[in-house]
Amino acid sequence: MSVLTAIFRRKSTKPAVDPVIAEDEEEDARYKPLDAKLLRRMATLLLPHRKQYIAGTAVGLVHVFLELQSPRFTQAIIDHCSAWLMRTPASSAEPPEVSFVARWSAAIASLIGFGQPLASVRGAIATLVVVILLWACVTVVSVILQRLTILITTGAGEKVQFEIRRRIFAHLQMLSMSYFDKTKLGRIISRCTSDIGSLREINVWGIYTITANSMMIVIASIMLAITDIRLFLAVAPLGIALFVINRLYLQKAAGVWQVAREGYTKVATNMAENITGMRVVTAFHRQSENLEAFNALQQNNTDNNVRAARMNGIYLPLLDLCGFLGKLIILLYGGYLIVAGRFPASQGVGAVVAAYLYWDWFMNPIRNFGTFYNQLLVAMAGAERVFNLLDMKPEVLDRPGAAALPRIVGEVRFDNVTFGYNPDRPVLHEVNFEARPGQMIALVGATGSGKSSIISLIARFYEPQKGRILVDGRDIKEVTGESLHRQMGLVLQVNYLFTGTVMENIRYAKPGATDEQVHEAARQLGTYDAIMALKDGFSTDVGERGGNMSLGQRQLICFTRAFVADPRIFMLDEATSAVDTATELLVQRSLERLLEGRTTFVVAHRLSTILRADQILVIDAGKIIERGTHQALIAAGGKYSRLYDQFVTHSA
Ligand SMILES: Nc1ncnc2c1ncn2[C@@H]1O[C@H](COP(=O)(O)OP(=O)(O)OP(=O)(O)O)[C@@H](O)[C@H]1O
Repeated sequence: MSVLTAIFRRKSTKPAVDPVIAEDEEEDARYKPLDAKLLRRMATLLLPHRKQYIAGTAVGLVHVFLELQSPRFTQAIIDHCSAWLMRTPASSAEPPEVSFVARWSAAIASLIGFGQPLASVRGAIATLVVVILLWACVTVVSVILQRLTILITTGAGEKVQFEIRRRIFAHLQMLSMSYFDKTKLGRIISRCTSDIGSLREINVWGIYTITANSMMIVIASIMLAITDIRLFLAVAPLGIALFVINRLYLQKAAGVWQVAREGYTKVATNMAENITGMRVVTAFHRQSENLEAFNALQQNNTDNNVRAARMNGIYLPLLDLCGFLGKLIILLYGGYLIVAGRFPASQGVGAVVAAYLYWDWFMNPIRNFGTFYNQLLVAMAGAERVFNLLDMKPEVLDRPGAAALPRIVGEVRFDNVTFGYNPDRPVLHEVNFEARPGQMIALVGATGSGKSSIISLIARFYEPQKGRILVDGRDIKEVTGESLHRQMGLVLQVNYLFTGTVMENIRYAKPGATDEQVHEAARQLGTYDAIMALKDGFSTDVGERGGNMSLGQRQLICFTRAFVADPRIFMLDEATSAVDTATELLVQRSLERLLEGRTTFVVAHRLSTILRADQILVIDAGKIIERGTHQALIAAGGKYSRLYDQFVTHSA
């Protein structure tokens, strides 16, 4: 598990994880065997764009067909040259015995006035020029069609990719916090990036690759048979052997490549973790141990890659050997047929060369299918994970018929609430309390006692297993999440700012707010001068995750953001980290203004906050063990007064 992931998942209450030797317990499978159900579901994503796919594939097939004509033109040129070399005075008047294209080219040349092809140099060259012009025309059309295919299929595929990404993003926003607690950040990111990316090749080129390559194999075989059936029959057994080899290899290779890829993922993850956690690495002087751990992973990765390469090292040469054998058979047998006079006079050489070229056309798709099969298995694994994520039901969801919560006064009541992140292990037990509108409730207790969990329940990030949480007398389960959240504000210990300017971050809470309204809010809160003192005032870039801002500045921005939203209920997890005295004073003053007139829950770390609270709830192991004002609790002489004594002694 990465350091970053650990921080994002929870705060300090979680057991520490060694950032260096983090072994991934459950690797994502890189390959998955073909699965008809998954393929059907993938196909449903393509369905809305079927017209585009059909058009792209049809145009692509015409392109392949035209491309496959090039051996015909080569044959025509050779036939014509052979006929010229073998011409006799008698034959020069006769139409030569050559292939179809050569014969037609000669006819065209003579029709437009260049005379018989074998009667003069002029006629012979004109025939050659006609062949080449025809070939050029076919090639130009073929190239145009190829470009069209790319444009059409890429357009359709990108729309599908867009839709998958949109669905995943929208779905992630709906999922409950429990999903984000349980799932590693890296894993979620990989759903949105590499898993969706692995579908791209299939979504864009899948249909075309299958149809075009199948067509190439079929047309190349037919053309080879038409060119010369004897040569075709001579190489046919080799073609069948090739299919068998290909299938056996692909099945075996999938497993080997899966292991190799997993090894690479571990290397990449380890490197990313170490870079992310560089401060921790340096602080604990773990450089040499990290390098050792990294090298061990690398060695494993290298071994896996060598194993996979060894396998490829058999397959690819074997494929080349088969290709070479096929050519050899065509040249040897074709040569024999020419020498033995089994071809019409001037036709032999052209036919053998055309057969040779068609054999090449037959071999290429076999290679292409190999690569495609590999991509398909990767895509299957990616698709399964993407669909699993899309099928995941949010645990906290608006009930059917949930009503919008009208503007509230801010009364909050916990009625016998029991809650556990894991239902079998409650972290809050039968919690009861009431906060009247405008009151400030301070939650105090040891680390891990359950303070933040109470805040999370009020925010409806989770739902309790037992009991009810009422806002203005209404069970929050029965109202829409949106209407509830609009009336709540939350500022956490580690405040999150999005990449962008200070203004954009403040406006995040209320997108419609004008610059003037934001400035006015900052003035009322007392944060205006501090923000204007930044490099570019409200236009200052906060950096990635607010990285350009100090802790105190981030807090002030977050307070302003919450103030602009004007929530009725406000929740604050006070930062424990020290800021300088001037900033601390500013933070205190702005906080006081922010809390005015709102029901507030504070996970309190500052004595000044606790002293101001209308009610202090002392939490211990998920239960409220004491409650009351500061004076009352001190007078009672219980746990709170002991905590307070410790605090005073510690601060003295
Ligand atoms: N997302 C989570 N998944 C599982 N357990 C959690 C999660 N968050 C907190 N816990 C557990 O619930 C218990 C209460 O945690 P909580 O964060 O509410 O305590 P806290 O009083 O706010 O602690 P702190 O003052 O350190 O923030 C702890 O035992 C903690 O380990």
